Amino acid sequence: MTQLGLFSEPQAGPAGLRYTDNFIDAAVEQELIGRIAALPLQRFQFGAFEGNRRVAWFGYQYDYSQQRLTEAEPIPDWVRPVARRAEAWAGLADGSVRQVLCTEYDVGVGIGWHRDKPHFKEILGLSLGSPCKFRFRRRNDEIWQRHTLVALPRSLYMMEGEARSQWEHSIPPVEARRYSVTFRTMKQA
Ligand SMILES: O=C(O)CCC(=O)C(=O)O
Ligand SMILES: [Fe+2]
Repeated sequence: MTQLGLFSEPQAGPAGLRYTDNFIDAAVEQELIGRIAALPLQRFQFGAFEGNRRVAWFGYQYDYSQQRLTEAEPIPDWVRPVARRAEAWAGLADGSVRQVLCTEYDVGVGIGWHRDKPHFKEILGLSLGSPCKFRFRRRNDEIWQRHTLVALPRSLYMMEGEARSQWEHSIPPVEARRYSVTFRTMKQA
């Protein structure tokens, strides 16, 4: 491939990625941040490794040592209204969100390249506190296709289809503390 060909690749984002700004207002954002900060957050554990982000799981938890889903505390009442609103925005049935992950990224913390576990189906994410670069990549023959979504605080994204199954995503270290609430549906009932 010529250099020109390389640089003229279309920069279209992943199919199946949706995004909206101002999904919640600033008052709801502050309330959610307060609730998450008050949780007994734990450093993310994957196998022998610990990530620097701190998390709390509800509904289901993926156990990296057992490599399977285990039941977690039920989804708290304060998350339910926003989970219902996210389902409605996504065109999903009420109650389809079965797992909620609350995450805190302190300054300098991010998340490496990954795809979410195959047990889950649609992934929705609410951003709180500060913006992040939500990066996507996919290897297409010899070249990496890349896309960056700037996820603003109070925004919601959804990954389904190729964005979910083919593209990996990551977040480089954040410049100010960020929180997120990730809503996941299940592949099987
Ligand atoms: O913080 C986010 O918005 C996404 C985090 C993420 O990709 C994950 O927990 O799988
Ligand atoms: Fe993810």
